[in-house]
Amino acid sequence: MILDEIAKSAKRRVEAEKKRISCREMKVLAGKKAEAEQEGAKGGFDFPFEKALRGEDISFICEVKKASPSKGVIAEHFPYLEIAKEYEQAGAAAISCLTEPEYFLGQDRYLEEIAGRVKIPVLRKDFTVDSYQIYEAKVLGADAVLLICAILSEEQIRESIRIADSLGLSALVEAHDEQEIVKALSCGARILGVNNRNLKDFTVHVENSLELRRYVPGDILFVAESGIRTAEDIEKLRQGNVQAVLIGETLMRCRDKKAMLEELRGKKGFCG
Ligand SMILES: O=C(O)c1ccccc1NCC(=O)[C@H](O)[C@H](O)COP(=O)(O)O
Repeated sequence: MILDEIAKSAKRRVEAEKKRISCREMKVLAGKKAEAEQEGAKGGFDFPFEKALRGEDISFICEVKKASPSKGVIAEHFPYLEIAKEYEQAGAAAISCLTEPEYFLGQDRYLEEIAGRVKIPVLRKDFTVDSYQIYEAKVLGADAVLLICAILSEEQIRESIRIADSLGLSALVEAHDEQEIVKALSCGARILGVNNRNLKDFTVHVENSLELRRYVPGDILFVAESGIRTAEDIEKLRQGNVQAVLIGETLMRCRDKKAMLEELRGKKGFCG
């Protein structure tokens, strides 16, 4: 399956990165950044990503993504900083930034620059296969990391959440079915994402989130991911008690992202 290929590639990438900056060094850098933040916040972490998703209405996590395995290149022209600023100005709760280079043509520097430029929290959208990437996410300026149940053991998810917590990072734990939801919850996930994309054949069904919503308790933040295109999709998810949506392609293909977001929210808009 494509996910296994991407995970293998992520492992190779991490091993190469460790030769550039050792694991010990990365931990120290992340620890220093977390300490400075804790001091600023007078003791505890704020967990801005989680906070941002607890809005009154459904929250939007807007994705900055150049390409994907299912769609190839989505945005030839890719002014990632402008896109992130536009999302922020349009009222996005958070930004998801792809850093995976081989299949999504992402870059760590996209995340680093975006996090330095916007005030809303930023999710590092990558394929976490090693705790090194969590420390690295902190150093790059992320507020959250992605943990995919299909490529991690329970032990790895638990340990990853523990590390993220210790750094003031939130963890979006992604599941595709009921079994993975049980796994995520038993590991202590506080934010659960259901991906609507079937990674065997790349089909997307927004209903997947709605069908699986009942397996997730109300105090856990529920995020519907992938394939969300219309205001009707959003309304269904809103009625289904989904707290947040993660949207990539629909926004990336739209010239006027602000208008598209208004349209999706159910306000008037026009996608140019
Ligand atoms: O998008 C893919 O082709 C893909 C393939 C394999 C693993 C993950 C994949 N997508 C990552 C995502 O989860 C999406 O970027 C995200 O949910 C946004 O989806 P969309 O709104 O459909 O662009």
